[in-house]
Amino acid sequence: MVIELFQVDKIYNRGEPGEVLALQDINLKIEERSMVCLRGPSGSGKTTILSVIGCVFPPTSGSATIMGKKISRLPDHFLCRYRQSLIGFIFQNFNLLPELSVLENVTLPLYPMGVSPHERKRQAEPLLNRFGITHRRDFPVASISGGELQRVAICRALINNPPILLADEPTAHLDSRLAEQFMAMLVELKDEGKTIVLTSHDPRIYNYSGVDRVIDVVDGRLKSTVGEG
Ligand SMILES: Nc1ncnc2c1ncn2[C@@H]1O[C@H](COP(=O)(O)OP(=O)(O)OP(=O)(O)O)[C@@H](O)[C@H]1O
Repeated sequence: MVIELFQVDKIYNRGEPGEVLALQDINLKIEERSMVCLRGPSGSGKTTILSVIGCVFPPTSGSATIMGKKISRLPDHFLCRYRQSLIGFIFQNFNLLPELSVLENVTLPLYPMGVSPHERKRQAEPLLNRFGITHRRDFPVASISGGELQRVAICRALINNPPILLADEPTAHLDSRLAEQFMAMLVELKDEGKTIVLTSHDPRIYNYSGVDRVIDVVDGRLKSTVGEG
């Protein structure tokens, strides 16, 4: 298994006035080369599950094992290291920095790792080529089209060549053509060996043919699994 959560709970602001029990007893196993969609209403805990899988923070209790590495009890700097090598993130609305160029956006995850400008460019070039945005490399992201934006977001998630891609409500503001293109690119990446976890309450996503499992998240718990394999 690439991802294994066992009896995971997450409490935000523990012991403080704003305490929130966001996840309760999450048990989840995700196989390599699969695409899984977490589906549920706003506030149900989907992003929190992605954050635990994505080594953003450890669970409050329970265990999380990602690519065979138990990340649930790690100090922050180890968690960060695993996040950098194992995870590519595609954020809601893509979260790109509009004033920065396509190249700068794609290579952002390499900055904290101290990678030189030359090396950043070298790593980005094959991705920009593959996704057909080389001609936009030095353009500010604010000036490119919606289709190009999503390809920049995918390139940024791939820049560290991570085995796992996480996408939080990726198609929330995309028209149907772009949503379809986005999913087709993810399926291609799955077929190349990536494991992909998405959150969405968009039927265009959870009904998409390349999605292997849909898991319902309700009030911080996993409800049911469709097509569990
Ligand atoms: N940093 C935080 N501090 C305190 N509470 C939080 C924090 N992040 C999320 N929560 C709470 O945890 C619960 C789960 O939130 P989460 O963002 O995981 O849900 P979600 O299903 O992803 O929702 P959405 O679809 O709106 O993003 C909610 O009650 C939310 O208000």
